[in-house]
Amino acid sequence: MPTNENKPLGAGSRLPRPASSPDKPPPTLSTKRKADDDGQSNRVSKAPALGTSITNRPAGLRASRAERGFVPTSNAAAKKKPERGLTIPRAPALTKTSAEKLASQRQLSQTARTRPPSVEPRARQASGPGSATGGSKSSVLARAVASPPPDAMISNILEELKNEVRSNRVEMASFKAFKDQLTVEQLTTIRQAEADVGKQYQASTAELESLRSAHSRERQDWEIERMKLGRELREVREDLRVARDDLGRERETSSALKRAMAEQSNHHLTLETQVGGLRGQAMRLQEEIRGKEGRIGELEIMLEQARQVVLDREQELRDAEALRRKLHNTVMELKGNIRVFCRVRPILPHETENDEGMALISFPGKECREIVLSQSSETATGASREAVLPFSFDRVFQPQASQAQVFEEISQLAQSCTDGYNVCIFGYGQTSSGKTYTMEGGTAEEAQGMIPRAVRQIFEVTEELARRGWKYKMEGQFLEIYNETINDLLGVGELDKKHEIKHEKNGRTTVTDVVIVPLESPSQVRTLLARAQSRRTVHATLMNERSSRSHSVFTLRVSGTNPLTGEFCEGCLNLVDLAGSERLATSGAANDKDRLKETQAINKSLSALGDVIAALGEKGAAEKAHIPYRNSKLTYLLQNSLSGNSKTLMMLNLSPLAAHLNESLCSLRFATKVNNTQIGTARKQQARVSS
Ligand SMILES: Nc1ncnc2c1ncn2[C@@H]1O[C@H](COP(=O)(O)OP(=O)(O)OP(=O)(O)O)[C@@H](O)[C@H]1O
Repeated sequence: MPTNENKPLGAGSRLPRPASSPDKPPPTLSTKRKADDDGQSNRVSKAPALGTSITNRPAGLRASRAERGFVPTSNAAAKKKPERGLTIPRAPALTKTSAEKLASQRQLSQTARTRPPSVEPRARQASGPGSATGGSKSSVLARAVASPPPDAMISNILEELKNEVRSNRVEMASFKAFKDQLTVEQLTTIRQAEADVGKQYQASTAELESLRSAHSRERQDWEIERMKLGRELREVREDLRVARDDLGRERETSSALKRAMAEQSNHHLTLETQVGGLRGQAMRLQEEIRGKEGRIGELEIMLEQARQVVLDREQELRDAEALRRKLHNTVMELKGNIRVFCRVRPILPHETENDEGMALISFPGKECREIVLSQSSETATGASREAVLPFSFDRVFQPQASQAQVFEEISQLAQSCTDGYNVCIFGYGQTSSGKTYTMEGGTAEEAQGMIPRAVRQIFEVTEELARRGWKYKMEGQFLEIYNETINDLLGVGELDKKHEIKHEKNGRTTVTDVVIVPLESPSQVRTLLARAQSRRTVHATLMNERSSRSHSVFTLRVSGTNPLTGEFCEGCLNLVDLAGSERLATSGAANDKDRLKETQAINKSLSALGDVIAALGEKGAAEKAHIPYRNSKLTYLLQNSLSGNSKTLMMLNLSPLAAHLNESLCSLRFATKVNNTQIGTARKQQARVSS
């Protein structure tokens, strides 16, 4: 272990060192420096002396600045651009010249040799820590520069510097004590050294200040930069947030688009499947159409053939129609041109209430041609006698027979009208026997009488015949014969017009100044019947509350042409509702002058009708026999419909009441007379249409 005396003062130590041994003079500072300069010039810079130590500091500082990203600069560059980074001022060089330094050091060496041994440990102590302090301070500064300069570090540096100052002060105190023992020369050297130390201290302080200001500037720069970076960071964060929001929205949009695309894709697939199906269906349909087109071609050929067949059939039908008419007429002739139907009406509700007795009427046989009345009477001896009175007609209808069933038997006659024949249907019978009901009927469809049914059937037949080329025209008139006076039931105004009956050479009967209504439809007849009903003379009698006191004659004239065959025909249908045929005593008209006159007129005309029919029956035997048509307006009006040129039907209506039995018997006898009459052969009113 070297003793304190042998130990050199230490390179770079600011303290004078004693000689290493008593016999060997200790190397002076200059010697030491010289030795250093000779071989270890680099060691000068590494000496731990304060000045040298500070001189070495910039290298460390520059390295730290470089590490922190500052542009490495030399000392000169650092001096030129102090604003670019932490500027560490160079340690101030000792102002003393080298010669003076050497002299001072030599002086110190000499002084050291005279220094009391007690000083050495202190000096060494001062040298050691001073040397360490010098290196520590450098590294501290280097660290301070290398890393961000926190205030704690600066405080540490300050603390270290203060410590150094304190140790220097302690050293200075020991030097002072030591100085008192030194010679003047040594004192001078010491003072010089002190001045150097002071200068170094000032330089250190200046350097520290410089460091502080540099640090402050750098800190400001850092602060500005930090604020700038903070601002940029906030902007970047804001941008990032906006970008994230945008990204979120874009993601939502993207996912929505993906969903929509998936749906569209599914829809597309479905549509493609449907399109595929439809294409297949279209192909099948086209195939089917081709097949059907072929079938249509076949059908068209068949249709053409069928048309030809239809034409042939139509011709056959026309021939058959002509034959039918001929046969129909033959049948009608065989049946007789005047036929008689008998109809017994049902008992009415009010008659049941009054407990009016029913006449004994029976309808034997299945052919519905027989009617038998039973009449009981007393003989002169007072014995009871039962008379059975059978009558036979072309058709007998029982009380329950409907209007449709009655018309079924009449329809052939109505059709004869369209074939060009004159037809006359008249209802005969006593008051309230059901003549008006049979001819006109009630308002209900099923209660419609012969007139509306006949008109409807004629319309149907003409429509059917129109398909075979016939064109028909129909017109109607409705007259009343009251007290031997003709009234126009379709006319307007009062019933006081005079009308004359005229028979034309062509077989047509006309009445002057009567309204003739063209008939366009069957429903029109209903209106005509209602209009006529309101003008018909009706008065209350004992037997029928609404008894018709006049004869009504509805005439339907039908004319048809067939341009295909050149045929023309004209027929006339007379539907006559005769007034009641009761006798004066039973009708109660004997006490009433007007009623009496009416009844006499009615009976006269009915009697004239019987006479005409009887005369027509006799005409067969005597060709030139006189027919008393002019004996009444009724027979004169119906002349052409009662003569041999027409087909006539008498509908005998009977009351079922026992009280009307005698009147019923009178009617039955009259009808039997008519039924037994042959009035010749009907002739068709037809001609060829001259083209
Ligand atoms: N077949 C029948 N079914 C139901 N009711 C009937 C039938 N025939 C007639 N009647 C009714 O009997 C009553 C008398 O009939 P209607 O007026 O037709 O007799 P009429 O012979 O015309 O009498 P008049 O000669 O006095 O005019 C009417 O109320 C009518 O409705």
